[in-house]
Amino acid sequence: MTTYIPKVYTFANNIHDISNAVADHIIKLQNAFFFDNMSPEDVHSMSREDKLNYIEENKYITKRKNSVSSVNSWSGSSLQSQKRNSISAMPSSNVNPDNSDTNSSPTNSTKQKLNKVKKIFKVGISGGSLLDILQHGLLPRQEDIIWSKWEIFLLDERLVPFQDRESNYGNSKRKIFSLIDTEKYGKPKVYHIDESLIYEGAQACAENYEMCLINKFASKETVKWPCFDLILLGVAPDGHIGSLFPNRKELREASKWVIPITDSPVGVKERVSLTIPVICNASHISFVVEGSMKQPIMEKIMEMPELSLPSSLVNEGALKKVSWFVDEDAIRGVNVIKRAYEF
Ligand SMILES: O=C1O[C@H](COP(=O)(O)O)[C@@H](O)[C@H](O)[C@H]1O
Repeated sequence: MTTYIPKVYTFANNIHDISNAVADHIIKLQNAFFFDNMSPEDVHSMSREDKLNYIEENKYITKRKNSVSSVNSWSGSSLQSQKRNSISAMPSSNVNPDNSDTNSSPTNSTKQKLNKVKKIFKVGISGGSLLDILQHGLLPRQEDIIWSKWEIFLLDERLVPFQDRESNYGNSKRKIFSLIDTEKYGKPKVYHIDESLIYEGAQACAENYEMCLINKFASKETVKWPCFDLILLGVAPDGHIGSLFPNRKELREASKWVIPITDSPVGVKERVSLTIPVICNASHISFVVEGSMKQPIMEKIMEMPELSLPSSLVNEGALKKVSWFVDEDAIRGVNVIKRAYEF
């Protein structure tokens, strides 16, 4: 059994119920992020314009300069500190100025410099069936979504042109981002691998995408791991998440944020993926799993954590930060406490 009783929300076998709940969950987290000292009822009663004004007036988080992110439930190795050093050594020209402004006035007590960092809701998404859930759930709820304050990062990618049906970014664009009414609801920034690098191989794509993440997350501080506000994940029938496959050395990666995969056991061979410690360091991690094909793997994840499947490593490594949204077919006969989702 898992060491912690996971939060497992279960749904009837139809895409609408689970999609609506996933969308509601995401919007609640968005609201808690931007309107942290307001009640959900107060947020609900605000017009879209009032919400945008409020966010504009409260658009900075103040962080201590050169502080190391302390939120990390992943027990890493000394390689992590080597990584930190390499990031902190980056020239400031590599820092995206769009996402951070410096306030160099010291506090009276500490004389430490403070950074003013723009409040942006940072979300990681995988590809696959999750994209259909997000399409069904999020597009009808756009009145409640402040897209212009979101940054969305593809969690993994297959090295194919974006127009290919195997491309996670291509599919996310076709199914979600190209369908947003941007005039009315604004536009999220979506980050993905650089398509022009795919013929140079997975290593080049991974290094380039990692730099993109460092620029967006490390800002002018030194951070051990990026801290996503939310990561949304599907789980494949073999238990892989993102492009992290069971029983592979990539699961032990304890330094890099993004890794290349050159010999994927299924589908497109060359891929890139965010790593397990990056996923575990997110503030919230939500898995979305549907269909009877996924029932055997759900049984293994919930009842046999010792198999150390990629999904189990996150479920066990991030504990209270994890939620599961699962339909009846996928969870049938699995020994878990099932919860009803409250809207
Ligand atoms: O290969 C991949 O598969 C997983 C799971 O996909 P699903 O369709 O079974 O939910 C997906 O999350 C990942 O992004 C993708 O590259």
